[in-house]
Amino acid sequence: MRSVDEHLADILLTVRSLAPLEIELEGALGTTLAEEVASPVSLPPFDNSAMDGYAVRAEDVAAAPVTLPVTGDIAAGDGRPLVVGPGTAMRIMTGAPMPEGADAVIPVEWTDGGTARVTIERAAPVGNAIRGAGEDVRAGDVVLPAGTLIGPAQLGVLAGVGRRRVLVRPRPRVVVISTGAELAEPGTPLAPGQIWESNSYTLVAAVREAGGDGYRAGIVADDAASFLDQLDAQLLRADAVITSGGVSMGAYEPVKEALGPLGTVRFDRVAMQPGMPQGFGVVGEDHIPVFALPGNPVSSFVSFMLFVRPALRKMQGLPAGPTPTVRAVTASPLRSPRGKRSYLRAVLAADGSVTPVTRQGSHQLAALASANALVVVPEDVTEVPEGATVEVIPL
Ligand SMILES: Nc1nc2c(c(=O)[nH]1)N[C@H]1C(S)=C(S)[C@@H](COP(=O)(O)OP(=O)(O)OC[C@H]3O[C@@H](n4cnc5c(N)ncnc54)[C@H](O)[C@@H]3O)O[C@H]1N2
Ligand code: MOO
Repeated sequence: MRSVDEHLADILLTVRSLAPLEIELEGALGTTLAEEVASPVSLPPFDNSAMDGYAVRAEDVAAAPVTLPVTGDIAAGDGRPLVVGPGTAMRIMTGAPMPEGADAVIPVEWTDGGTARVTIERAAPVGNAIRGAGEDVRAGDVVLPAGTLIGPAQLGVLAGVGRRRVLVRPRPRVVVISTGAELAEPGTPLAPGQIWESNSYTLVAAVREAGGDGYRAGIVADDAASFLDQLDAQLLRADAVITSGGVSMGAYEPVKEALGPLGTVRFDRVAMQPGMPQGFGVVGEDHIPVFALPGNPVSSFVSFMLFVRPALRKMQGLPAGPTPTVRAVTASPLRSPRGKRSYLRAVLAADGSVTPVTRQGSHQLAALASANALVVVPEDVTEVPEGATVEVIPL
């Protein structure tokens, strides 16, 4: 049997980062920057007021209370070249450019709010409530390095430095194909021997959480030819394909039967529980990665977390390695088979304790849904006492 680490290493060696692409800012959320972005101008580009109030010369209000004539208003966006002369004030709004001569802003709350004349109750130091040009960014500064994952704040700064388009690695498009003659679409009646298909919903959602765009390609019955037809049709729109089911030792294993002979997808037994039968390789002219995951619902999800998630990160140009773990302390004893790395479904509490859920079967989807973590038990450990420190993958 292969180890989990060997299988992941092989996947990460095979999978490549997606080619960079220039896109509109609107579509950039969740993509990874493929260029370094510098600001063409300083931000703020000019000295401006941080408050609604009065632009003054600080020396004129040093002996507050004082009353000064108000020579005009400056709104945000006012581009006129304005000057505050000695012994005068101008009303100014937040974001408006500072007029020449003024070196402080008095917030309106410190005044009587006058429009022709204003009485100022408090003195203020030079620079009061002024946001200096370049305080945030100086012209030419890099605001985002290549490799940054673009979230809401990063989108904001791209717009803030005037970008309309950016060079990114796109979100990977991942097609999910479920195989099994027993599978019925949820929302349709179950015939005898059938179950409702669930893996594709879990996997598409997991793809999205991992930063990709997942598509359900529906159900393929247990027949290698229709599986290959469906795969061919889907390759056009896929950066990666995930299949579930059809990879173990049964008489009807369409994924293994269809992909095995290609020679580019290998099927292995990986020393883990759940998720032992695994297939991985590339298909088609473009060498699209295919993850052939086991059909048991818990097995396919755990396999996703361990193998597909790191691969999607690599495709996005993000640092990729084993799925991160945190430490926790067991609230009850655990058991694990010798020679396999176990991923026990568990509840991780805020106090750092972790309790396995009672049902650990790889078909027990409801038990998985009641868990929020996987406790990792190493290959050589068969029993873990209560109170032991363990590694946990938060879900
Ligand atoms: N003789 C052996 N039998 C099995 C072995 C083995 O080593 N020798 N391995 C077992 C393990 S471990 C796993 S895991 C499963 C993997 O089987 P397959 O990947 O071939 O999956 P299927 O047989 O198609 O399905 C397994 C199970 O999961 C249900 N299933 C499948 N797809 C879905 C879906 N999309 N939504 C919901 N449920 C699904 C399916 O009905 C089966 O109950 O093989 C063991 N057998
Ligand atoms: O290895 Mo299987 O995934 O236990 O059910």
